[in-house]
Formats: sequence, C-alpha cells, structure tokens
Amino acid sequence: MSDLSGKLYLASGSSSFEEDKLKKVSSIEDKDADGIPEIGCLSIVVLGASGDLAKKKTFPALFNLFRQGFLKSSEVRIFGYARTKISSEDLRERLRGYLNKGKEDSKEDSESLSKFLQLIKYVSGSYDNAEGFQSLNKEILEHESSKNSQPETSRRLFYLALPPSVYPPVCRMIRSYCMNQSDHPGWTRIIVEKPFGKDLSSAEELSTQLGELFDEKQLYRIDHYLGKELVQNLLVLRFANRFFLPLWNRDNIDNVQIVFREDFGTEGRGGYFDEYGIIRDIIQNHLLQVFCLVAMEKPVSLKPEHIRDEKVKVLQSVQPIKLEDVVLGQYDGYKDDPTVSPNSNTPTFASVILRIHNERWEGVPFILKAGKALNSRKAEIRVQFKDVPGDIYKCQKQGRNEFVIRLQPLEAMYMKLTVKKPGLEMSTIQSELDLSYRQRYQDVVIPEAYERLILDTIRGDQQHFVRRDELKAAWEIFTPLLHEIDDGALKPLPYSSGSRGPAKADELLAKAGYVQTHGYIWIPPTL
Ligand SMILES: NC(=O)C1=CN([C@@H]2O[C@H](COP(=O)(O)OP(=O)(O)OC[C@H]3O[C@@H](n4cnc5c(N)ncnc54)[C@H](OP(=O)(O)O)[C@@H]3O)[C@@H](O)[C@H]2O)C=CC1
Ligand SMILES: O=C1O[C@H](COP(=O)(O)O)[C@@H](O)[C@H](O)[C@H]1O
Repeated sequence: MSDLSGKLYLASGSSSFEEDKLKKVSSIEDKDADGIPEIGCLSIVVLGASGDLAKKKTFPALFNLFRQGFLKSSEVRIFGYARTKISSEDLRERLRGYLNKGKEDSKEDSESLSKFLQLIKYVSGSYDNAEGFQSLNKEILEHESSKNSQPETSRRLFYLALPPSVYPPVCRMIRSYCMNQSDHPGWTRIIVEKPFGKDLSSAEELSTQLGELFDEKQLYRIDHYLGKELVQNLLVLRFANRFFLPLWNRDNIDNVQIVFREDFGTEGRGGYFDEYGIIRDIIQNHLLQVFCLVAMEKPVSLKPEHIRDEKVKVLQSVQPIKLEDVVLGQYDGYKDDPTVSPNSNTPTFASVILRIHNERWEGVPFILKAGKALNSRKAEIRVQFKDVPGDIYKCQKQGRNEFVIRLQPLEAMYMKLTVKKPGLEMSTIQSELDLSYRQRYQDVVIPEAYERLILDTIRGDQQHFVRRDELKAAWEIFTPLLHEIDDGALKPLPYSSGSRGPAKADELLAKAGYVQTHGYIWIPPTL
C-alpha cells in the first residue's frame, strides 16, 4: 500500500503489531464510496471530548478501529476539544479506564492502548468564539505539515459529541476556521449526533442552518442503530433470500413489532431526557430507522442514494398517527431525579402503531414500542404471520408463525414454527429454526455500531446515515403527537420500575391483532 506521495506504509515505521493488523484489512478500505483512494493525513476532532458520549462510545470506537489497523499512527491524529480546562495528559488518563475495559490482561492490548493514547491531543476552547477554533486549526495544520500533507489530500473529520443547542455555533466556527482547503480528494466531514431537533420546525431550522454551511455530502447524521449488525443485515435478509420475497406483505404478515426495552432508568441523563422523552430519544430515530428497513421497497441498487430514496418513500406513506393507537407510560420514581421537573409529563414508555398506506402494507399494523426501567433489556423485530388457512392440525391453538430478529443482546434470528412433537403420537408443538450468532459465528467479534459508522464516514459512505429529507419525513410523522404530549393533552400512565410497562400497552397490542403464544419461550442456545 502506498499513499499519494509514494510512501510505503508498511515500511514507514509502522510497528509489527500494526503491520499484522494491516495485513488483515481488506483492500476495500483503501477506496471511498466514489472509488477515491482513502489514504492521507487524517485529523479526527471530537468536540465535546469531556462528555459522556465521547468517553463511552466515540473514543472506544476510535480505539477499536486503531487496534484493527483501520487508523494508522502514520496518518492519524485525534484532537479532543471542549471548554473544560484539562491537559492532553488529563484527557488520556480519563479515557484510559474506558478504553481498557475487559482488555487489562493482554500485553498486546495494553501496548496498543498506549500507542493510541499518544495520538490524542486536547485543545480547550469555547464553542462560539474564534480563538479556540484558531488554536484547533493550528494544531491540525501542525499535524498535517509534520506528515508533509497537502490540502489536496488532507482529511478532517469533526465529530460533534455535543448537545444539539451548540451545533449551529460550532459548525459556523468549523466553517470559518477549520476547513480543509480542498474538497477533492481531501475532505472535511461532520458527524452530528441525534436528536436532530425537537419537532419538524426545529429540525428544519437546524437543517437549514447546517445546510448553509456544509453540503449534504459533508454531513453525516448518525443514528447508531443503523450500525448494529442485525440492522445492517435487514436488507440482505429481505432481498437476497427467495424465502422472504413472496411472504413479505399484507397477504401473509399480520402485524410487526419493533421493540426496544431497557432495564434501567434515565440514570444521570434525567435533565436531557425530560426535555426529549422516549419518542424523541428512541422511537422517532432508532426504531423508525429499523421500521424503514423492514418496510421499504427494494432499492434500485445498493447505492446510498437509492436506499435512502426508498426509506423516504415508505416514511411518506405512513398515515397520521391516531391517538387511540398510542399508549404512554412514565415509571414510578422517574420524578425523584432532581434534574427532572416535578410536574413532568414526559413519557419514559411509549407504544405507537404506525399504519402504511401502500400496496404492500395496507392493513398491517407496525407497533413501535420503547421503554426505560422495564423488566429486561432487549431490542427486537417480531414479524407475526397470519393464521394458516384450512387449519387441519388446529395449529392455531399453538400460536402463529413468527420471525424474530433479535438485535441485542445475543444477536439472533429465529423462526417460530409448528412441528410434529417427536414421539409416537401425532401432535404438534411450537419450535424454532434458530440462527444464534454467538453459536454460529464463534470466531467473529461483532463490531460496535459506532466503530462501523465512523469507518463509513472516513470512507465517505453515507448509506447508514440519515439524509435531510428522511429526517423531515420522520418528524412529519411524529410532530403532531409530540405536540399533543407537550401540551399535556395526552398523559403517560404510571408503571412500576422493573415491570412490562403499562398494562394498556398489551391491550393495544392485542387490539392490533398480535396473538401471544402461550407456553413457548425461546431460549438462546449456549455454547
Ligand atoms: N450519552 C449517550 O449515551 C448518548 C448521547 N447522544 C447524543 O450525543 C451528544 C452528546 O451527548 P453527551 O456526551 O451525553 O452530552 P454531555 O451532556 O456529556 O455533553 C458533552 C459535552 O458538551 C459540553 N456541554 C454540555 N452542556 C453544554 C451546554 N449547555 N452548552 C455548551 N456545551 C455543553 C460539555 O463539555 P465542556 O463543558 O467541557 O465544554 C460536555 O462534556 C448529544 O447530542 C446526545 O443527545 C446520543 C446517543 C447516546
Ligand atoms: O440513543 C440512545 O440509545 C441508548 C441505547 O442504545 P443501545 O445501543 O444500548 O441500545 C439509550 O440508552 C439512550 O437513552 C439513547 O439516547
């Protein structure tokens, strides 16, 4: 491998550890989505480096990419930026504990951690004045000149791990002081975190502000659910398997559930959460993205724009949400958090039925359900099929066929089906065809969502990021309901922490046509 100046990476001072890793990296990493070589000096700036997301997700993802050879010491420098006055060494020490998790024993990991930490430099400054960003730019330029990098080939990635209220000033500062001077093949790319606005008008306002500063091609609106292994598998599953093609429609499918459950509350994030609530935190983005991939039509090709075109179309086919199709809940004890308003009307649980007005899905309810402080932690898609017509085995009493995609934990797909009960008698039972990833792919470490999405950004692949019109269509669906909640017209029902959520949600599910299978439970296989 060589960069544009003809330097050989493997011969340019890389450690043997990195060399080994580099050899494992497939050649695809060297090209971006347009086929442009993805090499050259890379500066990654984490804005909000002192925060929660940065330490829990962003830096660990960068470390994993480094360990696997996707970020090379010879090219990369990582800059943390925030207002907090700490030194580079302080930041490295803060991060060490988070990056070390589960890896303390391996000498190889501890060496690579030290090397990774050395790539990090911290710059302190405010989010709305020139001085800090000029210092940041100076550091980036120093890095670029130390690598003899020209603007034509330099790459600058800005990760906004910040509250959305500061996106506009920060983006103005980046635009004014920190842009790479060339867009081709060098670049400047910006990753923005959700929530992108609070409703349709605020999201559009934010999109307009960012759109005045950057091209859509430079903006990567991250939704980390799009980086999860089984979410990335959805289109493959649907469009590369003959099994599913004829079944995936209103003739065969009775209802679809997309469910997110957490067994802990808002812990430490009560102030943020109370302003947003579960619909803005989880349903309008994460679950709706999954919904798109389950319900959209086949794209013309795998080009990011073709996929995103189909996502927009299905979102635009969603009918206005009816209030009778919504159940909200708030767990007991939520308001004990001093950062939460004592009169809060914010839902920590919601079950919402979406109905699609198109040829494939007319009449099939999609139930999107999310809750905090429930009795388990999992995220899954549950596709329930209709009853067998002319049921000579009386299977109906056993329960319906279901196809379940378990996004987390313990990634799996299983199909619940009726089989003959083994033995002399002719009777039927529910069983499953099971593809459990931990058992089937024992040697594979499933990458973290953030890891994959940051790598996609470096490669210039926007497929798994939210496009502006997609975001608008998503807010169009939920804004009327959110305004009803914000105005207090819809109240959350109380539920006990550690429960299934409000009983009304199960009633809504039954009303939507979901038939619970009694006496059957899927048990993830053990190795
Ligand atoms: N934390 C998580 O698990 C997740 C977070 N996100 C999103 O990621 C982004 C960052 O989240 P998170 O790290 O939790 O946020 P934090 O509240 O930890 O904020 C990040 C940093 O931003 C600065 N900051 C905080 N509040 C303000 C403010 N009002 N004005 C200016 N600067 C401020 C602080 O740095 P300093 O004071 O040093 O400048 C802080 O360390 C948000 O958009 C969030 O919605 C998305 C998914 C999950
Ligand atoms: O975006 C968010 O996601 C997390 C859940 O992410 P997961 O990958 O662990 O499922 C959620 O806890 C948080 O409230 C929300 O902001």
